[in-house]
Amino acid sequence: MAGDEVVRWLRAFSRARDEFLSSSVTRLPPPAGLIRPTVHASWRRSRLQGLDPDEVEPHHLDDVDSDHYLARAVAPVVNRREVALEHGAYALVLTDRDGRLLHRWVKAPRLAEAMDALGVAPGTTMDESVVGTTALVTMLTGSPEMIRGPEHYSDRLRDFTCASAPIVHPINRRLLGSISLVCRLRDTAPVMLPWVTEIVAAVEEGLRLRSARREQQLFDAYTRHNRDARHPVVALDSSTIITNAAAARLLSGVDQSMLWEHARRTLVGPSGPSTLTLPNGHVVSVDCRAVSDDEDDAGAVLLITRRAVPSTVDDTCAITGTERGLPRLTGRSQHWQALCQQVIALRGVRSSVLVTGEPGTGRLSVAQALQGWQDVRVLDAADAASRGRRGWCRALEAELDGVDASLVIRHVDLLDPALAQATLATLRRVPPARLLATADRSIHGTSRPNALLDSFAAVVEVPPLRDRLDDLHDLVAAFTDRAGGRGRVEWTPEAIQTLSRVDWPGNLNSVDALVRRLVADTAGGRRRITVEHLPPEYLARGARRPLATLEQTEATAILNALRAAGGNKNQAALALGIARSTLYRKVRALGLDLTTTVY
Ligand SMILES: Nc1ncnc2c1ncn2[C@@H]1O[C@H](COP(=O)(O)OP(=O)(O)OP(=O)(O)O)[C@@H](O)[C@H]1O
Repeated sequence: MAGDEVVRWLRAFSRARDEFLSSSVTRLPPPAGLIRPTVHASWRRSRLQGLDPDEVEPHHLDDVDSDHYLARAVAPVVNRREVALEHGAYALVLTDRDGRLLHRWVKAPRLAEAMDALGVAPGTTMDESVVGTTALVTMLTGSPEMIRGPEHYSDRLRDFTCASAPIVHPINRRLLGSISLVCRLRDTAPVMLPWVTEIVAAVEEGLRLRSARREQQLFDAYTRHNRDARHPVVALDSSTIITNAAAARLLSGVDQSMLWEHARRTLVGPSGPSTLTLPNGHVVSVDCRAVSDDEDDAGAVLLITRRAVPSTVDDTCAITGTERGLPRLTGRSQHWQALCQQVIALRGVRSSVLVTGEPGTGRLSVAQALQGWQDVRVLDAADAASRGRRGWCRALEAELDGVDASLVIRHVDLLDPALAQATLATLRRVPPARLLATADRSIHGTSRPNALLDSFAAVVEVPPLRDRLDDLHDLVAAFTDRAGGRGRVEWTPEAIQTLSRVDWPGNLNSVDALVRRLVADTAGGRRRITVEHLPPEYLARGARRPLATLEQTEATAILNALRAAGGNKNQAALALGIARSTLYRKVRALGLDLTTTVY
C-alpha cells in the first residue's frame, strides 16, 4: 500500500476495532468489512476470555532451556539467513506449541530495544489466552498468518507486524511450535509471509532428515542385537518401534509408550537387567541398551528374557514367599529385590535396625517382615506428644516388660531429643528382643543430635514407589484382594499403565486408598476397572503432583467436555468457551494425559 492508503486503512480499521471493542461481549458485531474472519474470531475469543486490550501484554513465565531441541533445529536454518536479518529491521522469533518464546534472533538494535521494552524475550508466553490476538493464531488455523499493527488485540502491540507459520513434525504431524518474522508496522512487506514459510519448510526438512537418521540408528542397533531370532528384541524410541517375531508374540497388547517409559527410566537408573511385569501378565527381564547419536538419545534396544513365572495374583504370594522376597509383601522390581536381599541378610543377626524411607513406602511392613511378622510389638512415636514424656515411657515399658518380643518404634524421628534420650534410657533398662524403628528418610541429612537415632546398628532404606513402578501391577492386585475385590474386580492393562505414569508422592498408602475407593464403588458387583473409572487426578501424567481441589474440578470439566466431544479438542474448547490454545495450556498445566484411551 502507498503511504496515503496506509493512513486511510489505519483510520478505517481503528474505527472498526473501536466499535468491536466497545460492544457488549454478548452482542459482538459479526465479522464484516476490514476485519478479516481469522482476526475477528481471535478477537472474539480474546474478549470472551475477559482480556483487556489496554492491559494485556506478553507475560514472562519462566526461564527456558537455552538448549531446547527446537531451538537447535532452527538455529542452523536461521544462521544461513543471518545476512538478511542484518540488513533489515526484522527479527525472528521461535515459540513452542504453547506459545512460549524459546529464542529470538534480532540484529537491528532499535527493534531489539522495542522488543525488550515489551518483554518479548525468551521465557515469555505469547499464547492467545494471555496476550490476545497475535500471529500465533497460525497454530490454531494451521496456515501461515500475518497480523498487522492494530489487528493485534493488545494495544501495546499495535506498532508491530508479525508473520508466522506453524512448525509441524514432518513424520508424526504433531504441532511443535511456530516461527515468526517481526518488524515495525511501517516496515511491513508482503514478502514476509513467504519468507517465514520458506524458513519453516527448511526447518521441517531438517527435522525429517534427523528423524530418518535416528530411525536408521535404531534400525542398525536392532540389526546388531537381533542375532538369534528366538530371543525377543525390541528397538524403540518415543515414536518408532521395531520388534522381531519373538518380541511381537510376547508383547502382544503391550503399549509402546509403556515400554519406552520403562526404557527411559532404566537408562537413568542403576545398570543391569530390570524386571518388568507386562500388562498381559508375563514377567520379563529387560536388558536395556541406549542407542545414542551425537546430540540426543536416539532410543533404546531391549533384550528381553521371559521369566518362568507368569504374573497372577495367586503366584504373587508364591514368589514373594520365597527366599528372594519377603513374606506377605509384594514386589519383584530391581529396587525391591535389592531391599529384600539386604533385609534377608539382617534376619540372622539381632542388631537394631532403622528402616527409613518416604511416608507410606512400607517401612513398618518391612520392619515386621524382617522379624518374620512374629512377636513384634509396635509403638508409634506420633502418639508421644499426646501421651507426654511420662506417659510415653510408661507405654514403652508396658510393651516390653516381661515379654520376649521385638519392638518397632514407628516414626522414631518424631521424638524430640529429650524424649529420644529418655526412650534410650528405658530401652537400656528393659531391652526388647530386638529393636527396630521406622523414620523419614530425611533423617540422613539432619544435623540435630539424637542419641537414639545414632544408636542403630543398621539402616535399611525402602525405595519410593516411583522408583519401583514395575511393582505397581502386583501391588494393585494385592490391594484389590485385600479390599475384598478378589475374583470380581480386575484392572485393565491401560488403567494400570495410566497409574504407572503417576509419581505417587503418598506411595503405597495412596495406591491402597485408591484401590479401596474404586473397589468400594463396585458395591460388591463385578467390574473391570478401566481408565474411565480412574479419578481425573490419576489421569495426570508427568504432572507428578496431586491436583488441588479446584484443579480437580477443572480437570473433570475438561475431561467431560473432551469425552462429550469424542476427543475433538476444538469442539471441547468451544463447549467450554475457551480458546483451543487455552485448552492445551490447561491440559498441560494439569498434567492430563490425552494420549491414553480416555474417550
Ligand atoms: N511390599 C508390600 N506389598 C504389599 N503391601 C504392602 C507392601 N508394603 C507395604 N504394604 C502396605 O502398604 C501400606 C503402607 O505400608 P506401611 O504402613 O508399612 O508403610 P509406612 O511407610 O510405615 O507408612 P506410614 O508413612 O503411614 O508410617 C500398608 O497398607 C501395607 O500393608
